[in-house]
Amino acid sequence: MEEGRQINVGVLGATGTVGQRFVTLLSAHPWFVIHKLGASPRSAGKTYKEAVNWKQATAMPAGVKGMVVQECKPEHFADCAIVFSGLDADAAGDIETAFRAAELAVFSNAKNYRRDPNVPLIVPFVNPGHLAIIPQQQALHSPPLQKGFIVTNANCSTTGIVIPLAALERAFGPLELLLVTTMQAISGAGYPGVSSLDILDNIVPHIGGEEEKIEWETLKILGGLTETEGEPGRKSFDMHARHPLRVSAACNRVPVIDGHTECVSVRFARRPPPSPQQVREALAAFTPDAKALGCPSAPRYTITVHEEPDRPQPRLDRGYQDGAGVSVGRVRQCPVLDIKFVVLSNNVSIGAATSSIINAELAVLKGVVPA
Ligand SMILES: NC(=O)C1=CN([C@@H]2O[C@H](COP(=O)(O)OP(=O)(O)OC[C@H]3O[C@@H](n4cnc5c(N)ncnc54)[C@H](OP(=O)(O)O)[C@@H]3O)[C@@H](O)[C@H]2O)C=CC1
Ligand SMILES: N[C@@H](CC(=O)OP(=O)(O)O)C(=O)O
Repeated sequence: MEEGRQINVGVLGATGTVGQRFVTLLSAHPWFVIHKLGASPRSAGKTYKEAVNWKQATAMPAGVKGMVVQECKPEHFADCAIVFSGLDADAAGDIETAFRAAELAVFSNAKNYRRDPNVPLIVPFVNPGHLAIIPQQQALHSPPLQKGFIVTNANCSTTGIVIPLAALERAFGPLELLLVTTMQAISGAGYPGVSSLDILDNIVPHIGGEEEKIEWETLKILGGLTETEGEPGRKSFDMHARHPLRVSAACNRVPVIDGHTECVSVRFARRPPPSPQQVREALAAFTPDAKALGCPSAPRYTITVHEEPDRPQPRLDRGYQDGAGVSVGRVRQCPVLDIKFVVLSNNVSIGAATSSIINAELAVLKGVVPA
């Protein structure tokens, strides 16, 4: 990336919970410049300040207040090199397809294309190598695309756990079994989300579709790309080579505003398994490619390991490094599997907007998006 170079970007769903986080982060980004904002026809034509119900703890960036919100149509975003999507899943499918077909690079938070075998599902600290499937996605499009593609990031609870899981696999080899119980923040359901009468003084032991997403996405992310026989002169990949890990997830909505807490137990394939101290050291030492390559939004510490017996806690730890890393604590022996621990991740930051932004930074640094 050339020194001082600026890249025009758009944000779809800019008025939503994730969209506002995008706007906040991108307004201070060293490379990306917010050029266009999009939302539903209800918001289109208004200034951003008029359209948005601003719910961030920091002030609305001055540069976006007067920007006119566009309908999410590719022609309004033609001069953006990258488009970030925080669209509601009901709208994201058709809109993101249209943007890709119009040769735009789309980095999406929505679930719609995560299972598409030609769309990479990327957690930036875990599997940036899956960007290699993009030429195949473009070639399979009719007509073939030169610049347009979709990259998705994962479900927020999945993102929180796959980061420490990847660190453990890198240090100790494959995992065999995973049990995870989540305590998910209200903001995960968008705004206004869960009604106060449902969530105050309460826990809701069901989040529609969430357990299936964690159980499925974890395998695609931790699984490898297999190079297959393709047309001469072009690499082909098979993304069906999913990880053999067996996963069971149990998801709960709890009265916390931001920050998903997850209790994780794992069994390693290799015997004997690592000790809790070896696990702590491996987690703290984990250095992903995004850091080594110099992604500006990668946090200094990818995984912060707490020694205190009562951490991590959402209220205390979700803001550390602007929510760009994950916190792990209570690493201990599991009498049923091998090791258990607690993970806290900020669902709107590394669980959503921050991941998309680092994915786009990786794509720029790897030359997938021209700088
Ligand atoms: N919240 C979280 O922690 C996470 C969310 N996600 C995913 O990110 C996406 C956004 O979530 P979130 O921000 O919580 O949702 P919100 O409901 O807060 O925001 C949805 C956004 O989509 C826009 N929108 C709705 N309908 C249309 C339409 N027909 N055409 C164009 N734009 C439309 C809204 O615009 P308007 O204001 O005009 O209605 C708004 O900007 C979802 O797909 C969600 O599943 C992923 C990970 C974590
Ligand atoms: N379902 C998550 C947030 C979310 O929107 O997830 P997904 O992008 O996988 O639909 C939560 O409620 O906390």
